[in-house]
Amino acid sequence: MKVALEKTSPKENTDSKVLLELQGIKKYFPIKGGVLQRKQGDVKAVENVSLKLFEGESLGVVGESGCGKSTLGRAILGLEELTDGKIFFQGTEIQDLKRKEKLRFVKQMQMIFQDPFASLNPRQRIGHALEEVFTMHTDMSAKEKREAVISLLEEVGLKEDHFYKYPHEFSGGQRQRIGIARAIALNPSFVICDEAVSALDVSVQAQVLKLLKTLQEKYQLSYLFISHDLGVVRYFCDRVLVMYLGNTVELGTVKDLFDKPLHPYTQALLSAIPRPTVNRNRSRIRLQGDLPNPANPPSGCPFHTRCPIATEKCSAEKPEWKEYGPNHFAACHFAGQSIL
Ligand SMILES: Nc1ncnc2c1ncn2[C@@H]1O[C@H](COP(=O)(O)OP(=O)(O)OP(=O)(O)O)[C@@H](O)[C@H]1O
Repeated sequence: MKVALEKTSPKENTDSKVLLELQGIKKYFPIKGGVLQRKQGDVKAVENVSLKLFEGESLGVVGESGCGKSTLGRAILGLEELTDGKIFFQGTEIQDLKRKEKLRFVKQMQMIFQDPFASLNPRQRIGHALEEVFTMHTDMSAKEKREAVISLLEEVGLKEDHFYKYPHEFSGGQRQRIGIARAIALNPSFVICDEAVSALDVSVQAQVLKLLKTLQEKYQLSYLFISHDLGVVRYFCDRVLVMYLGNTVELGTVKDLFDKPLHPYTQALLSAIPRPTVNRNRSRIRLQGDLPNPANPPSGCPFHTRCPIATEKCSAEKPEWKEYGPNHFAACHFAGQSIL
């Protein structure tokens, strides 16, 4: 990342307002098999996630592919039915609300995907595609909708002319700007960015991240920033949540997590960042084996089968989620012990 983004100071639990709170979120996908398609088990994609997201903050969510990041994001937005747990948005428990009441909250929660064009009609002009958001959720006149779309395009660094273009006429960075325009159209307060810049070149990534930051400051947006790229998360986010096999294993400010990682899994992830500035004194730690099957997770600590410092205690007892420093949480019997 060449462009250093201006960082806001990490949000403190004490003086910031909670926008979103997750309590014990679980999402299991049933595994069916046999002639009768009977349930044979569950893929435990998200296992007991509890956290608070504050107004105006960016919370990064990191972990290997398959550790439950996207499922967590989809569950928050109601795109996946929860197996267990509660979601509070602006203090209201939202998952059991009736459709009409829920819509009020759903409009405030949006998502930006890695490929914003996957859901667009290649034969529809971009301006008309964006107008549909207003058609669905407002009673604006045709003129008002057109004006709103043009101002949205300008807000994300595009021009009025882009209204008439088709999806294939846009570059990767411009496409993501349109994805962002669509996400902010209804003035949300919370946006999930799911690998939103992963497919972009580094310089374009930096421009899109800068746009996201500008919009955040202007509209007090909160982001849940799902990414496999810890380097980007370090530049963009205030806090980071590390997930492993559906479990939260560490949560802390960017500074604490990168300078003093508590969990062996976090230490291993950090050691794999191929950037000299991040990895000053770290040698690369190779995790043994693949991610275990989330349908049959290990007993005790889910990471013990790949952890270089695991003992018998780790296979026998699930570690508690504990606060080890101000706003720095981890679930490890040997939190803070170096694996280097
Ligand atoms: N609809 C589904 N049905 C069954 N299993 C699913 C479904 N969606 C996700 N999973 C499983 O849940 C687990 C978590 O997947 P998820 O996509 O949330 O992980 P991820 O961390 O976002 O991975 P990636 O970075 O590759 O997107 C994986 O084992 C995945 O195969």
